Amino acid sequence: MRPMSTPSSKTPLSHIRNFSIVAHIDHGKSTLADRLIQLTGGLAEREMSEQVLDSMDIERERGITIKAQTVRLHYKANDGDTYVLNLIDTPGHVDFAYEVSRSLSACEGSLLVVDASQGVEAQTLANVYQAIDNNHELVTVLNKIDLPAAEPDRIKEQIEEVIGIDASDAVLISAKTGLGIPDVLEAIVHRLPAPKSPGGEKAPLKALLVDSWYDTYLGVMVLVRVIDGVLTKGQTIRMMGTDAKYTIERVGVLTPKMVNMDALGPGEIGFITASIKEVADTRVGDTITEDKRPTDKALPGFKPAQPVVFCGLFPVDAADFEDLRSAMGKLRLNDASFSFEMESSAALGFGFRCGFLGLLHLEIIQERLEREFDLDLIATAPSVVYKLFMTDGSERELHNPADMPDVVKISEIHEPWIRATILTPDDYLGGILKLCQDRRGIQIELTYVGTRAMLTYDLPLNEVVFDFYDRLKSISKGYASFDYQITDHKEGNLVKMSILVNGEPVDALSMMVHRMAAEKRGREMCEKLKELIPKHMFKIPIQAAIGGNVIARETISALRKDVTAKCYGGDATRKRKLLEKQKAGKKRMRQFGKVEIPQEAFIAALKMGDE
Ligand SMILES: Nc1nc2c(ncn2[C@@H]2O[C@H](COP(=O)(O)OP(=O)(O)OP(=O)(O)O)[C@@H](O)[C@H]2O)c(=O)[nH]1
Repeated sequence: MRPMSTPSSKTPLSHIRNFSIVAHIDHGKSTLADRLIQLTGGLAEREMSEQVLDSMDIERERGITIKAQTVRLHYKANDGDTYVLNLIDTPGHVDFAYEVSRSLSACEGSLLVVDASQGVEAQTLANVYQAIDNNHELVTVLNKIDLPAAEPDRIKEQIEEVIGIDASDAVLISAKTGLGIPDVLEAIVHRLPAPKSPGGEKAPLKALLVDSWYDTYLGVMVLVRVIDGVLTKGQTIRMMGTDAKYTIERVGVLTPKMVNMDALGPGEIGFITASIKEVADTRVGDTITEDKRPTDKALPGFKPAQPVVFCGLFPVDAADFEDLRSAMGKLRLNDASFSFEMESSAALGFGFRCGFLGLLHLEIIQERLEREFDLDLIATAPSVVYKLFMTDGSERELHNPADMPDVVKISEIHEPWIRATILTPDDYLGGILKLCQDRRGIQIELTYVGTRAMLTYDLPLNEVVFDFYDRLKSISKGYASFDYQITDHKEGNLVKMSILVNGEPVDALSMMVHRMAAEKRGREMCEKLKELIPKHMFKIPIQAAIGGNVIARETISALRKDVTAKCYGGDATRKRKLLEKQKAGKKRMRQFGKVEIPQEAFIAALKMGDE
C-alpha cells in the first residue's frame, strides 16, 4: 500500500479514545469493526466488500484474526465534537493470547462483544479478564440481536453472574444489519475514558512499541502508542530495550489506509518507519524515546512470546531445502514468534526444527509454506518443551524427543501444564470429563452458568497439543468452547517411546509419553501405522519400544501380487495411469531403510482416538 499524504494536527487528549474489541471467536468482532469503519467513513462502500481488518488470506479463509491491526476513525458525536477513535484489533485464538494482551495495553477501554444467541464462551472470559487486568473500562455490546434465538435479557444476566460486571446498560446491536452501531460509537465516546499523559506534550518522548510488521514498499513499520511528548518526522529516536538508534522517516496513521502525518502527540496511536532492517530488530513492548532528550524511565515492557510447541519440517524433495530455508525466512519477517533452526534426521535428511505459539500457529505456517511457496513438506510429531534436570546438576530444555539424552544421566523431567477453561452444554459434560481424565487432567472447579457447565481443569500441555481440541469439538458436537493458559512446569513420569519400522528406529516418530499411558499409546501407534504404511513385497514388523523393551508390535503382511496385475489384459493406458498415480503418491513418501512411509503417517499416527 502506498501512503496518501494528508497534513494533520495533534488531537487534544480529551478527544481521543483508544479501544479494542474483545470477543469469543465468531461472535462478530470483525463484522462490528467493519461497520464502525464504514459508519465513520474510513473507506468507501465499494472497498468494504471484504472484511477489512482480517487482511491475510489464510485469516480470511479460516475466518479468524491472527495479526493485530489498527485503524483510526474520525467520529462526529451527537455533542457536535469530532473525536479520534483508535481501534486496535486483537487476535481471536488462544494461540495468540499474548498478542491480545499487548494490544490491550495500548488502549484504555474495550468493547466486550457477546453473541446474544450464544452467550458467554471460554474466550469471552479469557479475553475480558485480560482487558480487566489491563484496567480497561468496558462497554458490553450484545450482537446478533437480529437472530430469532437472541435472548439479550438472559445474556445480560449471564454476563453479570459469570463475569461480575454490570451489563444493564449493554448496547444491543446487529453488526450484520447495522442496527445499533451509532449507539456503539456514542458509548465509545461517553463511556470509555480519554487517554492519560502524565508528562504531557512538553515532556521527553515516551512511546510504547505495540507491534511491527513488514511492508513491501516501506519496509519495517512500527505501531506505536505515544504516552508523553511528540513523535515527529526527522527525529532521532532510541529504543530503550535494544539501545538502537534510528531516524524517523515517516509518521502516520492507518485509516485503514496509510495516511502520512507530521507528528503524533500524547495519547495517539500510529505508525513510524525508520530504515529498520528487520522486524526482529524491534522488540514489542519496548519504550521509544528521543535520543537527545530521553525519558528517564522506560515502560514496564512485556516478556517476549515463547514458542511452546515444536516440530520438524522437512522437504519431501531434498533439493527443496534451500527454498524451504528462504521461505521460512520470509515468513519470519512478519512473525517473530515463529522460530526455526536447521535439523538433520537420520530418516528425513535435512530440515528445520520449528517453534510455534501453539498448534494452530503450526498449522498456519505449514499451510502457508505449502501454499504460498509451493513446497511439499513432512511435519513430524509436535512436541512441547520439556525441562531436563541432569544428575550432574545442570538443566536443559528438550525441544525434540530425538535429542533425548541417556536416561541414566537425567534425574527429573518436567513438563508444561496448562489451566483450561471449558464451557459446555450440560449434555456433553460426561464425555468431556472423561476426555480430561484420560488426558491426565486434574479437575479444579465445576460450576454452572444456567444450563451450561463451566469446567476448570489443569492438564499437561503434552496431552493437549495433539488432538484435544478436535476431540472436544467432536464430543460436544461443536458446542463446547475452550481456552487455556500455560501455568508452570511440573515433574512427570515421562519416557521416550521409539518406533521401529522393519527393525529400524524412525527418529521422526519418537515421542515423549507418560509411563502409565505408554503401552496404550504404543499399541495405538503401531495399529495406526499398520493402516497407513502400504504393503511391501515383504513382511514389515512395526514396534514401539522404551529403551530396549518392545511394548507393542504389529506386522504388515507382504504384498502378494503386483497391483498392475489387477488391470485386465493389455490395457496400456489404464496401466500407465495406475503407475502415474502410484508415482504421485510416492511424492509424499519417504524411504526408511527398505520401507516407504507416507507423510500422513507422521501426523495422523499421533491423532489417536480416546475410545
Ligand atoms: N445474524 C448475524 N450474524 C452476524 C452478526 N454479526 C456477525 N455475524 C456473523 O457471524 C460470523 C462471525 O462474524 P465475525 O465478525 O467474522 O466474527 P469474529 O468474532 O470477528 O471472528 P474472529 O475474527 O475469528 O475472531 C460471520 O458469519 C458473520 O456474518 C449479526 O449481527 N447477526
